[in-house]
Amino acid sequence: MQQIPVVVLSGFLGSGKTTLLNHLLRSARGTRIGVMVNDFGSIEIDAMTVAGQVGSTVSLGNGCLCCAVDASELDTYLETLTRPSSRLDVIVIEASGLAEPRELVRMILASDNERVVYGGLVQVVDAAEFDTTRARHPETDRHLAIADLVVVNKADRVDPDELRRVHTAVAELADRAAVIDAAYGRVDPELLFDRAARSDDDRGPRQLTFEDLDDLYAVEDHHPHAAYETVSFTAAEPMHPRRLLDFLDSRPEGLYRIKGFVDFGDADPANRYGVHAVGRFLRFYPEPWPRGEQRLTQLVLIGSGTDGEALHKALDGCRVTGPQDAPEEHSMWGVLRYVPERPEQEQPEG
Ligand SMILES: Nc1nc2c(ncn2[C@@H]2O[C@H](COP(=O)(O)OP(=O)(O)OP(=O)(O)O)[C@@H](O)[C@H]2O)c(=O)[nH]1
Repeated sequence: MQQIPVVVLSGFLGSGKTTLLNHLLRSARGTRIGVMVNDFGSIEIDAMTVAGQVGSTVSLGNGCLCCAVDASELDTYLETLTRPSSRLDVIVIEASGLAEPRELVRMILASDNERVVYGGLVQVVDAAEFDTTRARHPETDRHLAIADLVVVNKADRVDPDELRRVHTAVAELADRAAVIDAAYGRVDPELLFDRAARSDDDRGPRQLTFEDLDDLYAVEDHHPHAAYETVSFTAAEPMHPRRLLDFLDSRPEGLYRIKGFVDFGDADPANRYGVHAVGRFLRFYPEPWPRGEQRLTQLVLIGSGTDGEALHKALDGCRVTGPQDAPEEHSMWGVLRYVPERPEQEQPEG
């Protein structure tokens, strides 16, 4: 069964959550995003051409769905949004400025909906108001401590030294979460979720879109994109579960995002393992190998300040080199620790 990651977006009033969400919607590029917000008012629906409205759900022209919810309705809306007919790739829930993100996260983790999988907590921080917010809302520290990705927003409002100071303070509070600076919420959507590969993405010349504009601006104002490094890794040999886990457990700071599929060979010949890591959040999703699919490990790593060559080398070292290197018994245990506890996932469908 295709599961849909549900990402929680939280942050104090005015920190820039809606701005970030609008940026994600604009740069979706074929990824169908479902968003849940507390009110539609601030979503730039006009810019997208509303394709239809049913009750409190708005279907956006770019394939995204948007609905306004309060927490008591969460399950109902998740049910609607995760219907196969919605064909969504990811759902982002914007927590209202005062909501406890922990509650929302707990509700998603506790959801009975089998199509839902928790995709991590993104916390938006206003760089210019950080100290004030902390003084007024001591719970800020707690929110940061459970975040998987922290966006230090409004980088344009502070000078570089101050930005560095806030970044460092946030990183300390955020434990192992990835911390990135941004202006106007312009973060790479890939940090939050996988972009769907759609065949109709690149069909020859087309009109300039908002996405293109975003790209143009990206070059001009050096938005955080530019500093990212992407490493692609492919291996025909199976990966050694323990060595791969060692690598993942000690992954360098700055490696924000890992995604792809892993072949563990004889350690689990039936399944391939989808990997999804955002910041310190790591999950494996076993699923039966599609019939006829070539058994490869294919990973994409996105980071900043990382050493691409070293990452490649480390992953190379995780390959099983021959029969003498066969994984020991129980070596999958480490991997299974990161598989969500859903018994139905452990059995192939049907
Ligand atoms: N200078 C500057 N302003 C920003 C940035 N990001 C957002 N803003 C502005 O900050 C204000 C609040 O942004 P929103 O995106 O509405 O913040 P929010 O967190 O959704 O706010 P609530 O819905 O009230 O919780 C708006 O006027 C934005 O235009 C930024 O990076 N720099």
